[in-house]
This record gives sequence, structure tokens and C-alpha cells, in this order.
Amino acid sequence: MLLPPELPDGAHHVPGWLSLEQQRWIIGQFAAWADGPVPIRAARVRGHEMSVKTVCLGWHWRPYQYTREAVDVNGRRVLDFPDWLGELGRQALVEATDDPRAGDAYTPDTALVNYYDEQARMGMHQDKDERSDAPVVSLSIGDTCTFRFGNTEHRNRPYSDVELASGDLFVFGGPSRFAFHGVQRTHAGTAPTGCGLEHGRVNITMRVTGLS
Ligand SMILES: O=C(O)CCC(=O)C(=O)O
Ligand SMILES: [Fe+2]
Repeated sequence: MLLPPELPDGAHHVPGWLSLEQQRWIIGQFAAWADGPVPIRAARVRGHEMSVKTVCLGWHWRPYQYTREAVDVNGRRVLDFPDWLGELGRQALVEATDDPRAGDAYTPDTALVNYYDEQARMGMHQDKDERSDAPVVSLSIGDTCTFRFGNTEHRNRPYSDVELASGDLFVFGGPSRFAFHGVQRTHAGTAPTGCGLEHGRVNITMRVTGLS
């Protein structure tokens, strides 16, 4: 029998957490977010465009800083972080951790919404531009990807390769909040019918910036 990979403390994978109807609805929102006021774009890291395209809510992220205005795109303020997304984040924490209080104090104020085409990847990195150790809640829709979740020390082993499919929830908090992670590849043609996306993968990570 193939057992799911073991994850370090603070990391949780909940397959199929979002219904197809929720996935479709979120993709409808994504289509509007991607149009602007700050259109979706590939952020530049040390002069190179990332293969992933990103649109942000609440705070605009660019390597390696958050601002209210998208100074590296068109200078406009990003859309507000929606209340429904924060509510979903609190539910996600409760269900991922099996702790009914886990969401009580969770008030994410930014979401990075990434679009991966079949070539896109994301190298191993830590999410550490936030001034908060509150958990990151990640939702995936569309094609399955191979997500590598590692340790807080470096990019190398030990790590676990997890297949994140459409509707899956992944949470990393506590001792895993600053673990290295990345997307090794996406698997073209694996998005389920009815998820709202025919090609590619959308990932939403909500975070607490700790900024005001
Ligand atoms: O696409 C994913 O599953 C992870 C995205 C990610 O690590 C990030 O946006 O920092
Ligand atoms: Fe990340």
C-alpha cells in the first residue's frame, strides 16, 4: 500500500477540501482579480521573470517586500483582501488541525494568487517576507502539481513530495511555518472537469503580513 508522505509538525495536507462548486466559484473570482486594477504578472527576481504569474490581494508582493501599491507594475493599489477568503482560511485551520479554536485569532490580510502553466515551477524558498509567524493557508485548483515541502534549515533533504490536486488544502504553521517549499512541476491535463479551469493551476496562499 502506498502511504501518504509523512509531513513535519505544523504541516497538514487535506485532499479534496474544496467542493467542485467552490472551486468554480473561486476561479470566477480569480478571473476578475487577474484583470486588475493591478493585472496578473510574472514578478521579477534579480532581473529574471518568474515562470509563475501572480496577482495579489490586500498587500502587493514583489521580491522581497509587501507594499499597498504595485510599484513594480502600474503603481495602483491592489484589491482588498476579501472577507470570505479570511473566513475560509479560519475554517481551513480548524479542519486541517482538528482543533476547533485554531482559526479564532487568524486574520490573514494578504493573498498571493499564482497561476502556473504547464511549464511553470517555483524553486525552493521560504515565505519570510511577513512579520508574523501565523500559518500560511494554501488552496489549489486545476492541474495537480508536485509540491515539495522540506525543513527550516536548507533546501535539501529531508523533504516530502506531495501531489496537490484540485481542491486540496495545505497548511503550514508552527514549527513548519518557515520551512522551505516549492513546486517541482505541474501535470498538464489533470484538472478535473467542473473545477472552473481547463488548463493550468491556480494556487492561493493567504498570510498574515504583520504590517499596518
Ligand atoms: O503553488 C504553491 O503550491 C506554492 C506557492 C508558494 O509557495 C508561494 O506563493 O510562496
Ligand atoms: Fe511559498
